[in-house]
Amino acid sequence: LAYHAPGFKWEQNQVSYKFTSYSRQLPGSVQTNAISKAFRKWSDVTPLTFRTGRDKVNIDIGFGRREHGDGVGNAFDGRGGTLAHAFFPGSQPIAGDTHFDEDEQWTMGTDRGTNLEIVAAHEFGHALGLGHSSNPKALMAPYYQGYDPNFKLHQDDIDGIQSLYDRQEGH
Ligand SMILES: CC(C)C[C@H](CC(=O)NO)C(=O)N[C@H]1Cc2cn(c3ccccc23)CCCCCCNC1=O
Ligand SMILES: [Ca+2]
Ligand SMILES: [Zn+2]
Ligand SMILES: [Zn+2]
Repeated sequence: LAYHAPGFKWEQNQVSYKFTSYSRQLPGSVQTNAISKAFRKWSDVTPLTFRTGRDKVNIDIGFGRREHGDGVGNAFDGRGGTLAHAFFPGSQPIAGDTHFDEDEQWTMGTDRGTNLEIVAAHEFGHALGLGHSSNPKALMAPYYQGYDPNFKLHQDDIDGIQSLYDRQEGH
Protein backbone atom coordinates (compact mmCIF):
# COMPACT_ATOMS: atom_id res chain seq x y z
CA LEU A 1 0.00 0.00 0.00
CA ALA A 2 1.23 3.50 -0.78
CA TYR A 3 -0.05 4.80 2.55
CA HIS A 4 0.15 3.66 6.15
CA ALA A 5 -3.45 2.86 7.19
CA PRO A 6 -3.73 4.96 10.38
CA GLY A 7 -5.51 3.31 13.23
CA PHE A 8 -4.46 -0.23 12.62
CA LYS A 9 -1.72 -0.36 15.22
CA TRP A 10 -0.69 1.60 18.26
CA GLU A 11 2.25 3.88 17.51
CA GLN A 12 3.65 3.47 21.01
CA ASN A 13 4.77 0.31 22.79
CA GLN A 14 3.13 1.19 26.10
CA VAL A 15 -0.63 0.57 25.94
CA SER A 16 -2.91 1.61 28.80
CA TYR A 17 -6.22 0.08 29.84
CA LYS A 18 -8.93 0.30 32.48
CA PHE A 19 -12.23 -1.32 33.37
CA THR A 20 -15.28 0.85 32.75
CA SER A 21 -17.53 -1.91 34.18
CA TYR A 22 -17.15 -5.38 35.68
CA SER A 23 -19.12 -8.58 35.27
CA ARG A 24 -21.36 -9.41 38.23
CA GLN A 25 -20.47 -13.09 37.86
CA LEU A 26 -16.86 -13.14 39.14
CA PRO A 27 -14.96 -11.35 41.92
CA GLY A 28 -13.25 -8.20 40.63
CA SER A 29 -9.83 -9.63 41.51
CA VAL A 30 -10.51 -12.69 39.34
CA GLN A 31 -11.48 -10.43 36.43
CA THR A 32 -8.41 -8.17 36.77
CA ASN A 33 -6.20 -11.29 36.94
CA ALA A 34 -7.82 -12.80 33.86
CA ILE A 35 -7.32 -9.56 31.91
CA SER A 36 -3.68 -9.15 32.90
CA LYS A 37 -2.99 -12.79 31.95
CA ALA A 38 -4.65 -12.21 28.58
CA PHE A 39 -2.47 -9.13 27.94
CA ARG A 40 0.63 -11.11 28.96
CA LYS A 41 0.10 -13.56 26.08
CA TRP A 42 0.72 -10.67 23.70
CA SER A 43 3.41 -8.83 25.66
CA ASP A 44 5.41 -12.09 25.87
CA VAL A 45 5.97 -12.01 22.09
CA THR A 46 6.18 -8.27 21.33
CA PRO A 47 7.87 -5.13 22.70
CA LEU A 48 4.42 -4.08 23.98
CA THR A 49 3.80 -3.39 27.66
CA PHE A 50 0.37 -2.96 29.24
CA ARG A 51 -0.42 -0.84 32.27
CA THR A 52 -3.63 0.22 33.97
CA GLY A 53 -4.58 3.87 33.76
CA ARG A 54 -7.09 6.07 35.52
CA ASP A 55 -8.80 8.34 33.05
CA LYS A 56 -7.99 8.53 29.33
CA VAL A 57 -6.57 5.11 28.34
CA ASN A 58 -6.18 3.26 25.04
CA ILE A 59 -8.32 0.21 25.86
CA ASP A 60 -11.54 0.61 27.86
CA ILE A 61 -12.85 -2.77 29.04
CA GLY A 62 -16.53 -3.30 29.90
CA PHE A 63 -19.40 -5.75 30.22
CA GLY A 64 -22.83 -5.09 28.73
CA ARG A 65 -25.87 -6.82 27.33
CA ARG A 66 -27.87 -6.33 24.14
CA GLU A 67 -27.61 -2.65 23.11
CA HIS A 68 -24.81 -1.37 25.37
CA GLY A 69 -23.86 2.00 23.94
CA ASP A 70 -21.87 1.47 20.73
CA GLY A 71 -24.75 1.34 18.29
CA VAL A 72 -27.50 -1.09 17.45
CA GLY A 73 -25.22 -2.88 14.99
CA ASN A 74 -22.99 -3.81 17.90
CA ALA A 75 -25.75 -5.02 20.22
CA PHE A 76 -25.08 -8.31 21.97
CA ASP A 77 -27.44 -11.25 21.60
CA GLY A 78 -28.06 -12.92 24.95
CA ARG A 79 -26.35 -16.09 26.15
CA GLY A 80 -24.39 -17.87 23.40
CA GLY A 81 -23.93 -16.50 19.93
CA THR A 82 -21.46 -13.63 20.02
CA LEU A 83 -19.39 -13.61 23.21
CA ALA A 84 -17.51 -10.30 22.94
CA HIS A 85 -16.10 -7.75 20.47
CA ALA A 86 -13.31 -5.18 20.28
CA PHE A 87 -12.37 -2.18 18.14
CA PHE A 88 -9.11 -1.79 16.21
CA PRO A 89 -6.43 0.72 17.32
CA GLY A 90 -6.90 4.35 16.34
CA SER A 91 -7.42 7.89 17.57
CA GLN A 92 -11.21 7.75 18.06
CA PRO A 93 -12.30 7.25 21.68
CA ILE A 94 -13.85 3.84 20.84
CA ALA A 95 -10.57 2.59 19.32
CA GLY A 96 -9.20 -0.40 21.22
CA ASP A 97 -12.30 -0.68 23.40
CA THR A 98 -13.26 -4.23 24.36
CA HIS A 99 -16.76 -5.33 25.39
CA PHE A 100 -17.90 -8.65 26.83
CA ASP A 101 -21.49 -9.94 26.64
CA GLU A 102 -22.72 -9.98 30.25
CA ASP A 103 -25.30 -12.60 29.32
CA GLU A 104 -22.53 -15.20 29.00
CA GLN A 105 -21.54 -17.33 31.99
CA TRP A 106 -18.03 -15.89 32.54
CA THR A 107 -15.74 -18.30 34.37
CA MET A 108 -12.08 -18.90 35.22
CA GLY A 109 -10.38 -22.19 36.05
CA THR A 110 -13.21 -24.50 34.94
CA ASP A 111 -14.40 -25.97 31.67
CA ARG A 112 -17.96 -24.83 32.49
CA GLY A 113 -19.23 -21.58 31.02
CA THR A 114 -17.04 -19.28 28.93
CA ASN A 115 -13.43 -18.61 29.92
CA LEU A 116 -12.78 -14.91 30.39
CA GLU A 117 -9.01 -15.07 29.87
CA ILE A 118 -9.22 -16.87 26.52
CA VAL A 119 -11.95 -14.62 25.15
CA ALA A 120 -10.11 -11.53 26.40
CA ALA A 121 -6.90 -12.66 24.69
CA HIS A 122 -8.81 -13.01 21.41
CA GLU A 123 -10.38 -9.56 21.78
CA PHE A 124 -7.07 -7.92 22.66
CA GLY A 125 -5.71 -9.35 19.38
CA HIS A 126 -8.23 -7.08 17.66
CA ALA A 127 -7.55 -4.19 20.04
CA LEU A 128 -3.90 -4.44 18.96
CA GLY A 129 -4.75 -4.54 15.25
CA LEU A 130 -5.22 -8.21 14.26
CA GLY A 131 -8.18 -9.43 12.23
CA HIS A 132 -9.51 -13.00 12.22
CA SER A 133 -7.31 -15.91 11.21
CA SER A 134 -8.40 -18.55 8.69
CA ASN A 135 -6.43 -21.09 10.74
CA PRO A 136 -9.07 -22.85 12.86
CA LYS A 137 -6.49 -23.61 15.56
CA ALA A 138 -5.44 -19.99 15.97
CA LEU A 139 -6.68 -17.89 18.87
CA MET A 140 -7.76 -15.33 16.28
CA ALA A 141 -10.10 -17.81 14.59
CA PRO A 142 -13.68 -16.44 14.69
CA TYR A 143 -14.99 -19.30 16.85
CA TYR A 144 -14.52 -19.94 20.56
CA GLN A 145 -12.72 -23.25 20.88
CA GLY A 146 -13.62 -24.06 24.47
CA TYR A 147 -11.66 -24.15 27.70
CA ASP A 148 -7.94 -25.05 27.60
CA PRO A 149 -6.18 -24.81 31.00
CA ASN A 150 -2.85 -24.29 29.24
CA PHE A 151 -4.03 -22.15 26.36
CA LYS A 152 -1.33 -20.26 24.49
CA LEU A 153 -0.99 -18.32 21.28
CA HIS A 154 -0.75 -20.35 18.07
CA GLN A 155 2.25 -19.64 15.84
CA ASP A 156 -0.18 -18.01 13.43
CA ASP A 157 -1.17 -15.50 16.13
CA ILE A 158 2.48 -14.82 16.97
CA ASP A 159 3.40 -14.28 13.31
CA GLY A 160 0.46 -11.91 12.95
CA ILE A 161 1.22 -9.75 15.95
CA GLN A 162 4.94 -9.65 15.17
CA SER A 163 4.15 -8.45 11.65
CA LEU A 164 2.56 -5.43 13.35
CA TYR A 165 4.89 -4.95 16.32
CA ASP A 166 8.53 -5.81 15.63
CA ARG A 167 10.00 -8.77 17.43
CA GLN A 168 11.31 -8.18 20.91
CA GLU A 169 14.87 -6.83 20.57
CA GLY A 170 17.49 -9.51 21.02
CA HIS A 171 15.14 -12.51 20.58
C1 LIG B 1 -13.86 -16.19 19.10
C2 LIG B 1 -14.77 -15.69 20.24
C3 LIG B 1 -13.96 -15.60 21.52
C4 LIG B 1 -15.35 -14.31 19.88
C5 LIG B 1 -16.26 -14.35 18.65
C6 LIG B 1 -16.72 -12.94 18.27
C7 LIG B 1 -15.52 -12.15 17.84
O1 LIG B 1 -14.90 -12.45 16.84
N1 LIG B 1 -15.12 -11.17 18.64
O2 LIG B 1 -13.99 -10.50 18.34
C8 LIG B 1 -17.50 -15.18 18.93
O3 LIG B 1 -18.21 -14.90 19.87
N2 LIG B 1 -17.75 -16.18 18.04
C9 LIG B 1 -18.93 -16.98 18.13
C10 LIG B 1 -19.34 -17.45 16.75
C11 LIG B 1 -20.61 -18.23 16.79
C12 LIG B 1 -20.71 -19.60 16.96
N3 LIG B 1 -22.02 -19.94 16.96
C13 LIG B 1 -22.80 -18.83 16.80
C14 LIG B 1 -24.19 -18.66 16.76
C15 LIG B 1 -24.70 -17.37 16.59
C16 LIG B 1 -23.84 -16.27 16.50
C17 LIG B 1 -22.44 -16.43 16.54
C18 LIG B 1 -21.94 -17.73 16.70
C19 LIG B 1 -22.46 -21.31 17.13
C20 LIG B 1 -22.89 -21.63 18.60
C21 LIG B 1 -21.78 -21.41 19.63
C22 LIG B 1 -22.00 -20.11 20.34
C23 LIG B 1 -20.97 -19.81 21.44
C24 LIG B 1 -19.59 -19.50 20.90
N4 LIG B 1 -19.62 -18.37 20.02
C25 LIG B 1 -18.70 -18.17 19.04
O4 LIG B 1 -17.74 -18.92 18.86
CA1 LIG C 1 -23.94 -13.61 23.43
ZN1 LIG D 1 -19.76 -3.03 22.31
ZN1 LIG E 1 -12.92 -11.73 16.88
